[in-house]
Amino acid sequence: MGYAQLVIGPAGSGKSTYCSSLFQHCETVGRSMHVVNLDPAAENFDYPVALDVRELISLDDVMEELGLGPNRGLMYCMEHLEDNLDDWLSEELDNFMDDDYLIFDCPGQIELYSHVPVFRNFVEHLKRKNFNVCAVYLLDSQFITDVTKFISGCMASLSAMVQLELPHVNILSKMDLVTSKKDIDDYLDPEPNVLLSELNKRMAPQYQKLNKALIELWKTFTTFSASGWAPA
Ligand SMILES: Nc1nc2c(ncn2[C@@H]2O[C@H](COP(=O)(O)OP(=O)(O)OP(=O)(O)O)[C@@H](O)[C@H]2O)c(=O)[nH]1
Repeated sequence: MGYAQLVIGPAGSGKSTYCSSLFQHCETVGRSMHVVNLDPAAENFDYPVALDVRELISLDDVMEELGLGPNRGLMYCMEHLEDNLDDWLSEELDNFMDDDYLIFDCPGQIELYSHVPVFRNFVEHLKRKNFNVCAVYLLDSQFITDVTKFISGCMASLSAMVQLELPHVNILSKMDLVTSKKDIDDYLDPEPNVLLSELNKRMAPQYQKLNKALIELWKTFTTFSASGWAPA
């Protein structure tokens, strides 16, 4: 059985940096792992790319040949990947050993993890190829400095969790840039009633019922018990 992390999260949240740091760490401690680029728009890498979706399709080619803009072009590339799971991806995965550890550095368009099926199908494919997969969701810690941003980050992460149905780890990235660690600490293991009262204070009274439902949802999924992280 192989092992895989799907590294996902909004654009610029630090996915590639995380992959690169993890690669360096594994190298230092003498563990083998391989990083796969799944972003057809990626250009520079700080890690050796073991497998690259741009060998199948690149955003530049799609934009040039089909006259699509960057967002539609990216979706086209990912749909193309989805159409090629059984041939291109299968063949490439066969080059890895049975117990290899793969890290998939994914694109940052969050709709890919919320309402289009490409990554769900990708994950199903990995499972059929006997990979044990988990999702690592990165969120920039600078976006978690007040309650409304916290809830919005939780909902984005939760939609990926529901869509992918994988063991799911949330990581707050770029912790070195946070000036007040206390602001973040309040959200690492928050008390639901405190969150609700903060949310009610921030928003107009007509949102109270919605706020309560959101906090209930958060409690049910305990979606954002997160760990902070920054590269060494
Ligand atoms: N200070 C600091 N900068 C970081 C950290 N992680 C990432 N960055 C910077 O944030 C920017 C975006 O980081 P990436 O790793 O490229 O983010 P990404 O999520 O892969 O980006 P996309 O592929 O565009 O979605 C880069 O300039 C990184 O150097 C961190 O922990 N601390």
